[in-house]
Amino acid sequence: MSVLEVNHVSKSFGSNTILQDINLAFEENKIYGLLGRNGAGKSTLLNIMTNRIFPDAGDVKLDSENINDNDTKLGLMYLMSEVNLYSNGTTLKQIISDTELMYGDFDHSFAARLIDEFGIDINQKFGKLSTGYNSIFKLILALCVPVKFVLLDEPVLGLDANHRELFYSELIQSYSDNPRTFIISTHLIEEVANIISDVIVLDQGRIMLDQPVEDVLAKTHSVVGPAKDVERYTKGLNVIGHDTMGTIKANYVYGDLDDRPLPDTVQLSNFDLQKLFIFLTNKYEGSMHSEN
Ligand SMILES: Nc1ncnc2c1ncn2[C@@H]1O[C@H](COP(=O)(O)OP(=O)(O)OP(=O)(O)O)[C@@H](O)[C@H]1O
Repeated sequence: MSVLEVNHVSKSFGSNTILQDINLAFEENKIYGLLGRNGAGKSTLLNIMTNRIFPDAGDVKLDSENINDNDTKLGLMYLMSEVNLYSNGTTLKQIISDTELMYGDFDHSFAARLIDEFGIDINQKFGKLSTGYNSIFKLILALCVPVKFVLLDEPVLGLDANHRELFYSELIQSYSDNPRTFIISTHLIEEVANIISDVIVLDQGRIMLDQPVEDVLAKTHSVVGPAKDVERYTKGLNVIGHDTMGTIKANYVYGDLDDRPLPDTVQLSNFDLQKLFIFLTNKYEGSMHSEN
């Protein structure tokens, strides 16, 4: 089983420490969501993982081999990002041929379907693409190259709602036809919440969360009822956020509940990944702690 490992990676730009001793293991055939607030270091991490920039410390290994200048291993990974690697005057058709030369075995029939569905003219020049179509074209490349690890940095940047839906459904189809690992860095948490199997949250240079989504959601509890009862019930629990509606209060707890009795007046349910992310990365009342 292939594993892409990030071992003790640190990176600073000048005096700004962006990544501090990051350790991660990406397993085969999973879909990871890489989340973090603006400037958290997501792109920096993805660039380090694909040898586009170098860490100050630590290394990245694929199947126990360092990926640094290792063409065989790097050929098993593809990073789609905002950065344009192609010259503006090159036609899309030419870029597809060049990509095939580099990676081999490009999935032309899938590409043809995507090109048709998204309505792209591959005889046009790369530099003429709109922001959305620039992303769409790079996504088509990313979905059709024969790699084990597909890293998507803000994949739906500039895509309209219809195209985002189409992309997500093609991603799921492609994953089920040809399982491989996807690492998706995005701010559109609600849109990927049902697609990703695992969630990683990067915050202030460190990994705040790295777990299967199912396990994470099982630890989210919204406790709603009369403020006094809610306060009493959640005393000592890891309350990461709250809402108040008149005399009714909702306390949001992250972590396991103990067997304390639930008052009849209080209702328990789970809350979603986006809410969890907002609370965790907002540093609610300074009392937050993550549970890895
Ligand atoms: N080449 C560079 N030189 C100096 N600073 C950089 C460089 N690249 C990134 N940074 C800084 O590192 C920090 C992390 O940037 P990065 O792009 O990795 O974050 P991100 O999580 O992808 O952010 P966003 O969600 O806003 O795209 C930012 O403060 C950014 O300004």
